[in-house]
Amino acid sequence: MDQESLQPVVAAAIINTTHHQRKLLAAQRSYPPELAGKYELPGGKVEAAEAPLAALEREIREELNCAIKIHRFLPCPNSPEGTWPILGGRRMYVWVAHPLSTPQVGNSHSKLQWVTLPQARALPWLGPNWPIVEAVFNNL
Ligand SMILES: Nc1nc2c([nH]c(=O)n2[C@H]2C[C@H](O)[C@@H](COP(=O)(O)OP(=O)(O)OP(=O)(O)O)O2)c(=O)[nH]1
Repeated sequence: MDQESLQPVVAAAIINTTHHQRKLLAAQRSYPPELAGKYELPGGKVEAAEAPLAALEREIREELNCAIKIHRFLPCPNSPEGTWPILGGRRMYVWVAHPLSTPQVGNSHSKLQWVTLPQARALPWLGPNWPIVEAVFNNL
């Protein structure tokens, strides 16, 4: 495994509190082909020498052209660092956040959807994501 592939991933569970029911932003990946169509939490890989939260703010600006206000860290239970196991043997830091402007579809995604828990349940998430999404709703 090379150094780049060991870089952790950061992601935001962006919650819209203006609706009567709280909704989570589910983002449909547009690439690579094997992941296209699957839903994820927006985010990406931390760059070398970059702080995780700085990486998250950069990724959200790049992918959604919006800013977020971090609400809290969502730790994975049973993980010393609180990181969630994801694809490719990587680990992912997840923060619950609120949008400061409207997220826009960019190159990384083909669709953005605000979803309730039942709506989230019906989406094809990336393989390891469902426990994370469930934890988001359980901790709202
Ligand atoms: N962003 C994100 N990535 C996830 C999630 N779940 C999951 O398994 N992954 C995996 C998919 C990818 O293999 C990896 C993140 O890669 P990425 O393609 O989003 O990273 P990046 O924006 O830095 O992209 P790139 O420049 O390397 O293409 O983590 C998730 O909820 N959000």
